[in-house]
Formats: sequence, C-alpha cells, structure tokens
Amino acid sequence: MVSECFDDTQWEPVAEFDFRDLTYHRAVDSGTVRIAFDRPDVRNAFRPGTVDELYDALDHAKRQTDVGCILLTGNGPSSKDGGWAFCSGGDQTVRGDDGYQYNGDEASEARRSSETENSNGQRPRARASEQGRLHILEVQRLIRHIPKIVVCVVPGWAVGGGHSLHVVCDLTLASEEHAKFLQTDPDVASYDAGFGSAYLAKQIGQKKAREVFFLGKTYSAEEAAEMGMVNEAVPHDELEETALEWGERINAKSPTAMRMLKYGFNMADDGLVGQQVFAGEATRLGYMTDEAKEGRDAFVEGREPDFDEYPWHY
Ligand SMILES: CC(C)(COP(=O)(O)OP(=O)(O)OC[C@H]1O[C@@H](n2cnc3c(N)ncnc32)[C@H](O)[C@@H]1OP(=O)(O)O)[C@@H](O)C(=O)NCCC(=O)NCCSC(=O)CCC(=O)c1ccccc1C(=O)O
Repeated sequence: MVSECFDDTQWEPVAEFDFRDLTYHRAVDSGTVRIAFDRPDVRNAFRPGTVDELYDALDHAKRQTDVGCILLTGNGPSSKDGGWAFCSGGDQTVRGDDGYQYNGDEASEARRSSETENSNGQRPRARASEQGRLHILEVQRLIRHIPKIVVCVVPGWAVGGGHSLHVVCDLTLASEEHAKFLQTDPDVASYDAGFGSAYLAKQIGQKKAREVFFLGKTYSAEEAAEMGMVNEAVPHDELEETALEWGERINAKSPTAMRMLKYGFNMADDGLVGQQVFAGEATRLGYMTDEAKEGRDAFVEGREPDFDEYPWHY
C-alpha cells in the first residue's frame, strides 16, 4: 500500500525511478504527477538522500511537457501510531555539526546508484558527500521556478523544513481532521530565513508570520486557511480526490498562460532572478515569432535582416 489516502486505480508508478524515501506516480487520466515522502514512521522527515530523490523527481517532472501539475504530499499513516504527516523537516537524527549527514548505508547506496544507469540510460549524479548537506533550499528553488503548478497536499503534520516546503508551493490543500502546521526551526536551532519565513510573511502578514516562528504554536487546517497560508481544508477521505480534481482544473488551462502567471506572481518578490526567469519565458515567446525567425535566418543565410514588415506594436 502506497498510502491509506491513495487510490491506486488513478495512478501508475513512474518506471524510471526506484526511490527509497519517496514514491512517484503519474495520473492515469491527466497530466498530473504525485510525489510523496515515504517515511511515515518518522513523520516523513527528510534526510540528505530524501532531498536528492525529491530533487530528481521534481527535475524529471519539470521535463514532462504533458504535465502541468505536481502534487507534493506525504504517505501515511505511521505503522507505529497511526499518525499522519506531510513532512516534519530535516531528520534530526542524522544532523551533524555542519549539516545533515549521509551515513552508513545511505552514503554507500548513493554512491552505488551513481555508478548504475537507470532505464533511461542516464547516470544519476554522484552526490553522497562526506560533508553535511543543507540542500533542501535547492529543492525550494526548483519548486519556485518549475514551470508547472505545485500543489502541496497536507495529510498531517507540516513542520520545520516541511512547513517551509508547503509555504513555497503554489497552492496548499489540507486534511480537515489531521493537518497541523507548526514551525519548530528555532527549537532545534535552525532557521529558514528565506521563503520559509520572509515569504510566509507575504502570505499571512508580518505579525502572524513572526508569531508562527517566535511562539511556535500549532495551527489546524482551518486556522491555516483563515490565515491565508492554506487554500482549502477538505475532509481527509476526500483529500487526494480533491487534489486530483485540482490537477485536472489546472491542466485544462493554457500552459503558456499558467507559466507566465506563475513567473509574474514570483517576479515581484524574486528580484533580478525573478525578472530573469520571466524574461526567459518572454524570450521563448519572442523566438516563436516570424520576426525572430527572420533575425535567425538572415544570420544563417549571411544577409542583412529585413524587419520592415514587423510593426513597432503599441
Ligand atoms: C512532527 C512532530 C510535531 C510530531 O509530533 P508527534 O505526532 O507527537 O509524533 P512524535 O512521537 O514526536 O514523532 C513520531 C516519530 O517520528 C520521529 N520524528 C518526527 N520528526 C522527526 C524529525 N524531524 N527527525 C527525526 N525524527 C523525527 C520521532 O522521533 C518519533 O520517532 P519514534 O522512534 O517513534 O520515537 C514532532 O515529531 C516534532 O516536533 N518533530 C521534530 C520537528 C523538527 O524539529 N524538525 C526539524 C526542523 S529544522 C528543519 O527542518 C531543517 C530546516 C532545513 O531544512 C534548512 C533550514 C535552513 C537552511 C537549510 C536547510 C536544509 O537544507 O536542511
């Protein structure tokens, strides 16, 4: 069983990957993928290998031109106590002095996988580091810039670095009964001073975001929705069905419009990187015009470009 919430008639595994800490599925009927943390007994805490896998799954999803929506969720419940989680952040048991450690089997497994081609003939990157890692932020940036809509589907706890992941996703859907939102970063002497906090303040306001971090209260799905950091709370039994419906709604829309809107929303907060990402997509649209083709063809044919027939639009 993937997860108690999971309807296996609606999904098929993405065959290219055999992840240890995640499951990765594609919807049978729509351009939606489902990436799920799969360590329910530790509230889906992430260790360095989990973060590597998450980056790989997202990067793969990014390259699927018939996929418009990514659901990011957590499998459950825990076999130990029946508890549900989206993600409880960095696995504190493998936290070393300079970051989170690949240790024991995990390091050798990552090394081994770097030596083995997957079924696409691709060789996964070697990443197991002797040093501590703090690379969930690379995943945050990928979610932020991925040209698709990422929906965080929260079936239980969203805590610490898991809370920050929900913040950076485009939309959040939460289980009415089990979703709980909590920031413990300062309890374990950690601090996501980027999207996890400053961008959260854009969503729920400065006072409330400071409350989330400085008081460390736990918020229900309903409270989180009232605060503006969750889009909707739905009954637990309907969580994944609703997420899949959202995926279908998203996929019915214009891919170009959705991409430009996402980057437009990002741009105001992302400085020159936001402008660069938006401008890159504007360049792609420009390249698709006859006017741009004339520029390219003139160069390739060794003649002066003739732009006379293209108006200076106003
Ligand atoms: C999530 C809880 C609130 C759930 O509480 P409860 O329902 O009572 O369950 P528990 O009995 O506590 O937990 C069950 C079981 O899971 C284990 N567990 C839970 N969370 C973790 C975890 N994060 N790491 C390891 N293990 C965990 C727990 O020990 C139990 O195990 P048993 O063997 O059954 O006893 C509660 O569990 C809780 O508060 N968890 C800790 C939350 C936390 O502090 N997370 C870390 C915050 S810091 C962080 O996430 C890193 C931030 C980060 O990523 C980052 C930040 C800035 C720069 C870079 C980075 C980066 O790249 O990493």
